Amino acid sequence: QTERVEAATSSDIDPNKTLIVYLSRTNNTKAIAEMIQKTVGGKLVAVELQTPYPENYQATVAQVAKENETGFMPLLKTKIDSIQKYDVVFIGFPTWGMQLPPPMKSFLKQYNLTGKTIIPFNSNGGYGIGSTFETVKQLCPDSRVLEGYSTRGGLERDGQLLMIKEEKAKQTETEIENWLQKLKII
Ligand SMILES: Cc1cc2nc3c(=O)[nH]c(=O)nc-3n(C[C@H](O)[C@H](O)[C@H](O)COP(=O)(O)O)c2cc1C
Repeated sequence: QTERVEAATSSDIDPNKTLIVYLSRTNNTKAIAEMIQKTVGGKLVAVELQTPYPENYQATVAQVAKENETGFMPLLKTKIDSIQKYDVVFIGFPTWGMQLPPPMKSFLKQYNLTGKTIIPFNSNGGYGIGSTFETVKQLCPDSRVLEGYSTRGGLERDGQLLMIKEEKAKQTETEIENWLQKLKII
C-alpha cells in the first residue's frame, strides 16, 4: 500500500504546466536548462533585456556591481504569456558578484508566483551560489521553493566560456537526474 502511495505522489508533474526560465550569457546555465527540459519537458524561455548588457566582460561586471548596490532591476524584453497556467517554475541563473543577477530579480518581482513550486538552478565560476538561492526564497515568499542545483560553469574572467560540454556535460546530466529524482520530479 505504501508503494502505491509513493507511486501516486512521485513524478506527476505535468510538462504542460512546467516553465523553465533562465538567464545565460556564455551558455552554461542554458546547457543546464536544456538538460532539465530534456528530462522533464516544459516550456524553455531565455530571459532577455530591453537593453542588453555590454559584450565586454569587465564593463558588465562594473554595471552589475552598480545595479546590485542600488537594487536596480532592468526592464525585460521577455514576456511570459499566462504565467498562471504554470504550476512548476524552474529558475536558472549564473552567480554574478556572488548575488542573484538583476534580471532575475526583475523576473521574480514582475510575475506573480504565488502558490507555485519554484526550483532554482545555477552555474558559477567556482565561487558558489553566494546569496542567489536565498534571494530567490526572499522574492518568492508565497511559493514552495525546492532545493536547487548548482555546478561549476565557466569563468569568463579567465577566458573560460562554455565549459558544460563533453565529459562535464555528461557528469552534469547525471547529477541533474539524481537531483530531480530526489525532488520526486522524475
Ligand atoms: C558579471 C559577472 C559576474 C560574475 N560573478 C561571479 C561570482 O561572483 N562568482 C562566481 O563564481 N562566478 C561569477 N561569474 C562567473 C559566472 O557565474 C560563470 O561563468 C557562469 O557559469 C556563467 O553562466 P552562463 O554561461 O550561463 O552565463 C560572473 C560572471 C559575470 C559575467
